[in-house]
Amino acid sequence: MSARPTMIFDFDSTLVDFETLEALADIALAGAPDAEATRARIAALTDQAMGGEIGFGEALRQRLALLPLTRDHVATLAAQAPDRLTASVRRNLGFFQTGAVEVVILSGGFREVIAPVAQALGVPADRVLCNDLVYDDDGRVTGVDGANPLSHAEGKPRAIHGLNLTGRVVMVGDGWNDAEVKLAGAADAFYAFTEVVRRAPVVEAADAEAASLDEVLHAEGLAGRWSFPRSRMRMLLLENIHPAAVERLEEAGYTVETMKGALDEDDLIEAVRGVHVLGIRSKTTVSRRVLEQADKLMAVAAFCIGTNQIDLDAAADHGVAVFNAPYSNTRSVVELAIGLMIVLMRDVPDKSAAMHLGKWNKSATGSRELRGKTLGIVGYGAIGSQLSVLAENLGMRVLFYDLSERLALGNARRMRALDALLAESDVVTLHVDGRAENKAIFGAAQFGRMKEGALFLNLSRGHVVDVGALAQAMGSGRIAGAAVDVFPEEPRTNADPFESPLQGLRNMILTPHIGGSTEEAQEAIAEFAAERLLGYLNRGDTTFSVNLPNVQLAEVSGAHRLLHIHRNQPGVLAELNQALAAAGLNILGQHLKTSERVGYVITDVDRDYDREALGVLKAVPGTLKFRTLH
Ligand SMILES: NC(=O)c1ccc[n+]([C@@H]2O[C@H](COP(=O)([O-])OP(=O)(O)OC[C@H]3O[C@@H](n4cnc5c(N)ncnc54)[C@H](O)[C@@H]3O)[C@@H](O)[C@H]2O)c1
Ligand SMILES: O=C(O)CC[C@@H](O)C(=O)O
Repeated sequence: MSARPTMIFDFDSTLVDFETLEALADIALAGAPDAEATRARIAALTDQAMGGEIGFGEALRQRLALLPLTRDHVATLAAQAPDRLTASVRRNLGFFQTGAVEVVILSGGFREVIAPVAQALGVPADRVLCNDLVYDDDGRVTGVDGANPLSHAEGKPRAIHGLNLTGRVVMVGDGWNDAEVKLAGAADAFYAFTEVVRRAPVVEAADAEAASLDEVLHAEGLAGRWSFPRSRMRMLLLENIHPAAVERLEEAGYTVETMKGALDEDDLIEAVRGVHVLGIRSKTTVSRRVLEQADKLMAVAAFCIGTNQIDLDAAADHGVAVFNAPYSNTRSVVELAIGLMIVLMRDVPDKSAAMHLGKWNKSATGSRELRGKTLGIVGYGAIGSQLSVLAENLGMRVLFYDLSERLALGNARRMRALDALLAESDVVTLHVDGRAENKAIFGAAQFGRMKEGALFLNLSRGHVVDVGALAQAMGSGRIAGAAVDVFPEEPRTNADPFESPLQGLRNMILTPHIGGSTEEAQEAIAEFAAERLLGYLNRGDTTFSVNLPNVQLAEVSGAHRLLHIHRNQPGVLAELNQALAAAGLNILGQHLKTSERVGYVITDVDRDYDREALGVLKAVPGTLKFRTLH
């Protein structure tokens, strides 16, 4: 057996993302009244043939008979074909073009369509085995050359036998006629290629399923685009994350599963087993217990701002990077806060409720403008400070209180004490982060210090407010109106019930944690968080990670990148470099960044080294995670 196998690839739905006869039908039948029905009949015949229900030769003849095909139609598809390479083939052009491995294209399709693709991939013409169309004098297709074994049942194994190949022969394809190659003994291994279409009988007959070419190359020990096939990296996105994220991550080659709701701890532990990346929003608690049992987890993305639901220290202790989208829904929260203030000031919730009960109460009593009122913002971060600007533009006077030093925007006035802010504000709005120390920072005492008849808003985190105390303050009339978007206990899914002491109170607006739930924000979050994940997985870049040292890195090129996350303890870098030197690795570049808990070392090395040596690096004491990229 030679060291490198001969790789035989099917064409339709393997090297390219289309089925030739269906694509030709689209071209030839464009505008025809029966186009849809004919196309469906052709697709059904393709499926029957590829699933092994009818012979390939028979299906080919029946499909050709359904189509008024001409030379021009075939030429049109031939011109499009090189642009229709399957995504993983496009990624691995180098594999084909270097010519290091013998490649054969074996297809029941047509030479005119396959030839330009073979040329683009650098596969010689004598290594393209396929059918030849026969035309009449007017350029109409009349059939295929019947002398060619590929126009008949079991044509593929016969065509391969004709090549007299020696050494290991590997067949890659999506159809039953590809599986037949191995079953007939013409190949040593068969990979069912499922990137474009997955046919269960073909997968069952295969030695292995390959969701991308990367997987085939990895399994065969051949140099592919990536150190590890991305399609084998599982991503689990919970809580109805916007489809733009799924699209972006799948387009980059990863396998993505989604779920609508959140999971409780035990279910999450179960679900996260074997998962490399977890995506959540605010309702999934990622505890130390979850992280301890997440055997493959590399990264968690919070597709929102808050990360209080994740045990960030535990994640760092396991070398798991955590990302969020700190600014993508800021504006949405600010706009909702402004809207809520206006409707509360105008007594709209009660007036609207009365109208639903048939009561017409046209009155200005208790209805006020925002203009000239004082807004007290508690927590002057991204949301608080943007709200400050918009509120001033509406003519409000802005005070703020923050634990940290913050730049006062416009004419906003910083208050050194929360109580002073409470005493002066007509509206108090909370925008603090969800750190554990903020639990119940707003209770009876704080409501008692607010102005009589003031309004109160919480769009930050539910645990920050003692809702019982708020209900009492509303009941006593001290607080004239309130809007609450976040709650200490929130339902995991839309199907679960909601209960709160705030229900049924007058001039109380309750919203189901939708401050950041706008289409614009969700799409922006999806794109931002997906990019952070891809930067980390593909380059090792930790920019914007909320628990690992931030290192911004370019794409690795001409080198292999070794990524090592370790406990921040003395001597790890020295040991790592000793191990690298002992293994004879030539270092091209190295970065180290540490935080209180962990260190992150990125080492780019010459590609030429003994892969076995990498095992030593994993054994360096203090190692939390180690991986390579190329
Ligand atoms: N309702 C929603 O849908 C929604 C959407 C987005 C964000 N949020 C929440 O809104 C809050 C604010 O988000 P952000 O992006 O502005 O966060 P941020 O981190 O930019 O700002 C938070 C600010 O609060 C300050 N702070 C923390 N604790 C404080 C305290 N006890 N007293 C005074 N100041 C304190 C911090 O110093 C910081 O300046 C977060 O809790 C976030 O999770 C809710
Ligand atoms: O969309 C969510 O679940 C959370 C929104 C918000 O609270 C955030 O932290 O960004």
